[in-house]
Amino acid sequence: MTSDAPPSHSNPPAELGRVGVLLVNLGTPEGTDYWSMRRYLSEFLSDKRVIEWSQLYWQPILQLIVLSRRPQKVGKAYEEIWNHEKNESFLLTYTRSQSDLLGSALRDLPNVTVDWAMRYGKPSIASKVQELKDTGCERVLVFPLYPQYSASTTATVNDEAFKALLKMRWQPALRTVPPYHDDPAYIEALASSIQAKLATLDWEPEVLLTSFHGIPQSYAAKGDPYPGQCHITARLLRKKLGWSEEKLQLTFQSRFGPEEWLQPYTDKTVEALAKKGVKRLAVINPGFVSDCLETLEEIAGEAGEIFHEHGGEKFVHIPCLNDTPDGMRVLETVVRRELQGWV
Ligand SMILES: C=CC1=C(C)c2cc3[nH]c(cc4nc(cc5[nH]c(cc1n2)c(C)c5CCC(=O)O)C(CCC(=O)O)=C4C)c(C)c3C=C
Ligand SMILES: [Fe+2]
Ligand SMILES: [Fe+2]
Repeated sequence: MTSDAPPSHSNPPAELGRVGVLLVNLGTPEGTDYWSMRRYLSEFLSDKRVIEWSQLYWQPILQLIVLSRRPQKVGKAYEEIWNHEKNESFLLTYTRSQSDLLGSALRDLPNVTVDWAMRYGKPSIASKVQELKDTGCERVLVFPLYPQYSASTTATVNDEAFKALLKMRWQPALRTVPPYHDDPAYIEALASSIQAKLATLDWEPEVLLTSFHGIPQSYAAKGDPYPGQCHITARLLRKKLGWSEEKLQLTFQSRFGPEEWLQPYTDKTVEALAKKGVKRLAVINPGFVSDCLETLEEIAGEAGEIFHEHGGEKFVHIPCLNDTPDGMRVLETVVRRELQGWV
């Protein structure tokens, strides 16, 4: 049954009064071939929250230039980090697992249903909001899986969720999860994942880079709070670990296009540190809830190569919190807090 079904009072969902929790991550291509990559990148890079240029100017460049080559290049990179066992990206594998594990963790709240969606690609936010409504959820908590708020990530997820309501006669109530960049549970989980990883090594890093995805500087200048929230996360983590500013440094990665992005850049910093004589380096990506192309290929792969090419000796990438018990504790803490008054 859908919301377009005739008079709802004579045809109600099986069970009303339920609460939905919808985890939403960035997205994923369906495969690593040219057309799957092109479809995914075209949807992603047509989002006006991501590329803020005039569409009249941007669409011809995107469709005729960017999407003629980038799908092959990025497809090859995805191929290297693809979850071949499940024939899907790890971002998808982890997001589904987080949803399943959160559902189990919230067993004491029997009227809560946990599900997941992607902002780009499938399953879409609209299809999941509709599905939750159809199974009796009168309230839905939308959780954009980004600890730090940016218009290019959090806001576009929220836009899409509210857009899904536009076509519904009987809308569920919608709440969105705010950023949790300074939540003690998040900072503790990051610190303990660092300590656990370092305990497996027979060496100690001289420097730990906290590498966040960047945004163009112009977005920050227009008021995006993202860089400030990244700095708060790094500062709290430094405090929690008792490390100096020299030992725990903040950088920004994943530049795209010709503009200036937030600095310092991760790749340039890795190179400069190696050239300065730093021999042992660790990198963590606190802004990514799950490992993905940007962490596995750009950091674990490329940044490690840059470090070694310029004289570095030991390099380690500390995995994202993913679906680990530490990571799940963070998601559960945030969700229980944001569900208050609803359960
Ligand atoms: C102007 C372009 C981009 C902005 C702004 C941007 C912000 C942003 N992105 C993430 C998280 C992720 N981005 C990922 C991939 C990715 N990002 C961009 C561009 C912008 N991102 C592109 C073009 C791509 C695709 C890869 C490529 O073509 O280089 C991913 C990985 C997705 C995956 O499937 O693995 C994530 C996650 C954040 C957090 C952010 C702003 C704060
Ligand atoms: Fe991105
Ligand atoms: Fe990248």
